[in-house]
Amino acid sequence: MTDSPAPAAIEIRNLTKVYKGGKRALDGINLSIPRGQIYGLLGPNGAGKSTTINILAGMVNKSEGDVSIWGFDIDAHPRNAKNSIGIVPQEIVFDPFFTPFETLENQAGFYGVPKDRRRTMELLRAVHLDDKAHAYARTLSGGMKRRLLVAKAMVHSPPILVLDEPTAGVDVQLRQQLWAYVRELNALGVTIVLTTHYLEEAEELCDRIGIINHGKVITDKPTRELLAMAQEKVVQVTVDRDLTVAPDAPCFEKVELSGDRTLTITYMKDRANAGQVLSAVQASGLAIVDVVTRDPDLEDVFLNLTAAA
Ligand SMILES: Nc1ncnc2c1ncn2[C@@H]1O[C@H](COP(=O)(O)OP(=O)(O)OP(=O)(O)O)[C@@H](O)[C@H]1O
Repeated sequence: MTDSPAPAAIEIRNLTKVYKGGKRALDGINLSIPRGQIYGLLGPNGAGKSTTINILAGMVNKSEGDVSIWGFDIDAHPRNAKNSIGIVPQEIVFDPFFTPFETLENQAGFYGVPKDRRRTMELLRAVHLDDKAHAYARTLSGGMKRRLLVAKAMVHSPPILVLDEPTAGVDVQLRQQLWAYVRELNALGVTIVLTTHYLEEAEELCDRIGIINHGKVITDKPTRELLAMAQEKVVQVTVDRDLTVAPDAPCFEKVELSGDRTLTITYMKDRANAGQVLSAVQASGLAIVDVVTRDPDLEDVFLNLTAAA
């Protein structure tokens, strides 16, 4: 007997959103976000990321399409769908007169979590706010407020946590702390979806990445595959003598003199390899003293894909 596979954490089919006034923010989005992963949703400003997340959060009504959260259709089973997801919004919104402890207790009440199943102090400890449990929220720093938002999204122990640009404007140290906590949650089995403008962050953290541009999905792939899509490779070659002009060769896409003795050569990896590039340098009569290569990163992929779309 074979079990049917568990449904995706989030399944989005032909999702369309036209705002009042006619702006088509989403134009037929299809995405299947697997359970247990850290999934990155990327895209330039105005691409439609927040609209997608706000539809998942039940804060924006879709115009067309189907969305299921943890197997629950958001139209047919809105309550189960809502209970399966925790959302950390982009904007920091709190009642400034409640303490972090009260903020989490109120939220747990809102979700109907019985008193004996609440994890208020455990959550505050997890986001390093236990010593601020009874301070007014308005006395917390920006970073502390953001951590409180993460705890608030987790009060009902949802299997999916969505973070909308959680590290925008957050300093490097706090970003590291937040990601450490996100990784911990993921290790405990929570599916994480995040939007970010920091490609490095997505590259380091995410198992899979979807890129949206102009309301359409332009790619949705494992991070590894996405990185392999970058075609441009760059090699920096130091030679044995000063140069005034850079040599050229058919396998070079671009060549620049980036120092008296250093050449920065770009080649397309589907048309040439590093060996050919180095042979071409030697064939121009130069001896190679040092070679540094740089792997393409997500920035390259992102720029190539969004430029082509
Ligand atoms: N309430 C609204 N009414 C009309 N248009 C809207 C509304 N909200 C967003 N839009 C428009 O829809 C498009 C998508 O916006 P959205 O906020 O989803 O993009 P985003 O990818 O999240 O961008 P950012 O990275 O800047 O947050 C944009 O053109 C935006 O101006």
